[in-house]
Amino acid sequence: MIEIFDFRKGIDNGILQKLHNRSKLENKEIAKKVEEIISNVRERKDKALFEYTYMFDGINLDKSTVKVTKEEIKNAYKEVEGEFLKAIDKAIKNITEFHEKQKQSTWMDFKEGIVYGQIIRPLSQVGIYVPGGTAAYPSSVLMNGIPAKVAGVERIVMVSPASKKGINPYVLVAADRIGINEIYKVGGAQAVAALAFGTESIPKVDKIVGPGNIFVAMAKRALYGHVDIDMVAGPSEVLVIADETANPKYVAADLLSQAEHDVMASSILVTTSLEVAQQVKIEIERQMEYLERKEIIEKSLKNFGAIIVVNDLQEAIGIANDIAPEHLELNISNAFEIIGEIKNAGAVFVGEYSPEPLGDYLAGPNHVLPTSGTARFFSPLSVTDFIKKMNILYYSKDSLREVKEDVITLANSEGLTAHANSIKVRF
Ligand SMILES: NC(=O)c1ccc[n+]([C@@H]2O[C@H](COP(=O)([O-])OP(=O)(O)OC[C@H]3O[C@@H](n4cnc5c(N)ncnc54)[C@H](O)[C@@H]3O)[C@@H](O)[C@H]2O)c1
Ligand SMILES: N[C@H](CO)Cc1c[nH]c[nH+]1
Ligand SMILES: [Zn+2]
Repeated sequence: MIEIFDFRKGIDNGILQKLHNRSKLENKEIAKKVEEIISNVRERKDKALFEYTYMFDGINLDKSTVKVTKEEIKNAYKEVEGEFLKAIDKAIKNITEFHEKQKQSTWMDFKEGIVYGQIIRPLSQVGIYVPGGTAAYPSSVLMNGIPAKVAGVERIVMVSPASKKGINPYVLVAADRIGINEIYKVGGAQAVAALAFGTESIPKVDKIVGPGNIFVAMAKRALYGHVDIDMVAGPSEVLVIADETANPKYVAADLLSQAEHDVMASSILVTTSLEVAQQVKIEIERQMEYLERKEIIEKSLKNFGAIIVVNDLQEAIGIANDIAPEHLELNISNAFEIIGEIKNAGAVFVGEYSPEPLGDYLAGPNHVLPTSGTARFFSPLSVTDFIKKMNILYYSKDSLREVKEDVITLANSEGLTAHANSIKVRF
């Protein structure tokens, strides 16, 4: 069960260390396994991919069944409710609106005899990972797929683990709603490796994006360089900062919402109020009893959950910036006043009516966010992940003449006389 650590009596480095160690993704056993999976898929392609799929997901695939068919998508519609379609269409609208704002335009500047600028191009083919091990994530289809569509990516290759019944129907319908129709029934490190190297049935892509469990996150990190990746988006995290005005019922519910994702998820409360800390603990124990994924929650809270009591808000902000959580909730009376001090978080949720799950599904901002302390340098998934820029340059003869001596001087300073010569020969 989740424990209370009273830092007012002295900082407990043990718990901070434990939270940091989880962050470093340094589980050697898993790293070894992931490496083995990657090299096997690289060498033996489909054969290894299908063997691992059988081993981890319990399904027998071959070249003729690995890809989702039009018929399977049609059948998926029969299994989802009208309510789901309504909700998902609303989410699509909000997420699209949010991501349209991120579009970047080609720009050119014209001076006398000179043109320069940057041309924006979408990536040609990307792989999107939609998790599906212990839960189905139609919302992650939207969060991965919509920014790619907005950017104009030509070929979106989606992978997601399936069960014997195929890929979850909500996931298939979500994909169809946003026009993704190349879908493969594979998941885990083996699917990521297949996208990075290509197999007989899975196309090689230029970039792999999307969230997943520790196997997926570590595979993406290991394959960076063979292929581009968006970020390390592993097991979910939430850190709530709460003061004495926070409602313990809400805080507990939000901590539980992320703990249910994975036994490796992390839910942390940092509060200036011992009473709130104690009430939240009681609420967690009470609410947990009614939740379907109680077993996962228990493990996650025991392994990587913590309630930390601090002297003041400054200390709380310091801990949050140090942990750099995927999600940061500010359940405090003056949240907007301290926002300038928040440096590291994937996404910040302000006030008690902006709970994290609102962002998971419907509000519009992307829920594919950096985890494991990487919010120190990674950003949320966005349209920018799906574009690249090309510089463009034009000089007239007169403009080149004007700067020729400077270019020659700089080339000579590097001892690169062929570079200098490329200018000289023109005059
Ligand atoms: N950071 C984000 O933006 C974000 C968003 C959504 C979900 N998530 C996270 O995505 C994850 C989803 O996890 P999931 O497990 O439900 O689905 P998943 O698709 O990420 O992983 C399932 C796959 O993991 C592999 N696997 C499982 N056990 C294995 C083992 N012992 N050895 C080798 N491979 C193994 C299997 O191949 C399986 O297909 C959760 O951790 C959740 O917190 C993160
Ligand atoms: N909280 C997850 C990101 O860590 C995203 C998600 C999808 N569905 C529910 N939650
Ligand atoms: Zn969530």
